[in-house]
Amino acid sequence: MDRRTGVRCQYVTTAINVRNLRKVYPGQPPVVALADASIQIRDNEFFTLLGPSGCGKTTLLRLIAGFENPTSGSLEMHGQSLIELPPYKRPINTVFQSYALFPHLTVAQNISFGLEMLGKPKAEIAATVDEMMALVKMTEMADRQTSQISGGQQQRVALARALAPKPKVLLLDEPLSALDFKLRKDMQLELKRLQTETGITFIFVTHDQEEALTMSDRIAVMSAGTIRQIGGPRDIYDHPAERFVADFIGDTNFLKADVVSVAGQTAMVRLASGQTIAARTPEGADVAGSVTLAIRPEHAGIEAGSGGLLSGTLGEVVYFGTDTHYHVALPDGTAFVVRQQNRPDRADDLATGDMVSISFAPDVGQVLRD
Ligand SMILES: Nc1ncnc2c1ncn2[C@@H]1O[C@H](COP(=O)(O)OP(=O)(O)OP(=O)(O)O)[C@@H](O)[C@H]1O
Repeated sequence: MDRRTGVRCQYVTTAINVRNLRKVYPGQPPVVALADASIQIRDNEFFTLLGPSGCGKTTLLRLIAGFENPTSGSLEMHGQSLIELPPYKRPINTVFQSYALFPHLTVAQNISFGLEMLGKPKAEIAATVDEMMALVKMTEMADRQTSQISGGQQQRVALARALAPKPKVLLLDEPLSALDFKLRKDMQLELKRLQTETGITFIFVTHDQEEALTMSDRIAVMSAGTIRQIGGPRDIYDHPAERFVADFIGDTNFLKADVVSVAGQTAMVRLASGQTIAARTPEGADVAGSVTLAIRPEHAGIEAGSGGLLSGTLGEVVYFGTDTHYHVALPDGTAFVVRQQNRPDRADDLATGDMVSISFAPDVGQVLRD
């Protein structure tokens, strides 16, 4: 963003450039933890690596930090290769899940420790420690031992310690997973604030899709050592390119459809009901013949009768407080869920066994890549 004009800058610089990065751990058989992954992470970006356990998120983070050497591929920071640089020479710092604080040292001593190791002058260390404690709102606890503060406060100290040397990139490996739900929500906002205030590039690892959607500028969805899709939270959620992404992030209905025609990124597809609708296609994908369409449950509407795009028989109706989930069986046996937000003015007059009609806006369907 141009601070003067408020206009989003068109030309962004790449902070970390990962190209065809591969990591194979030796063993019988060897484990391909990362299979030729390519990502460009921009300056000042909150970038999240999201995926299920074992998909290679931590491996990619450890390669960027320098704790592991790649089997092949390149890894650059601002155009300079990082691969020959030992971890301590990279302008990169890491916040671990375990925090790794020194329990017998105070909050201030934990933050100053790394700066002392770097041989910074005393006055500069004191000023930075004060600045960091203010940034994470821990000034009043400066003299407490870290064994005597709460989990959330320890997390703040770990962040302050990692930010103190002013790295260009901060790596965060599931840093909120040890916190309870409420604290986790607070810290999500806090992390986002810290990233915005410091302007440091954050590379954040999580398997929690909601956490990724709420905090990130962009997300890379990973599976089995590969990057499946990269995009902004809305892009990934509204336009998943393939079944794995649609399934892993949020709830999705999958419908079989036949492609009638394609123009640019829009396809006309015929549903099993015989109705033809427009749907988005994934970038760069050739779509033809029989395809799978993803439609989010909250993007569909439901009413009694049989005049909509789809009709079927209403099965379970599940009340969730904020919304209600309607499970519909379509004539070909496909299950379709509609999620409606509950409102005092919306009558709850549908019952199990009713014939119902499902409708959705013409452009909410997303054709998935094979
Ligand atoms: N040192 C190692 N030696 C052998 N295999 C390893 C090693 N470290 C990781 N792996 C394997 O590499 C794959 C990727 O692991 P990685 O820790 O990167 O996944 P992850 O996505 O971070 O998982 P999690 O969310 O559970 O931390 C897994 O199959 C894992 O078992």
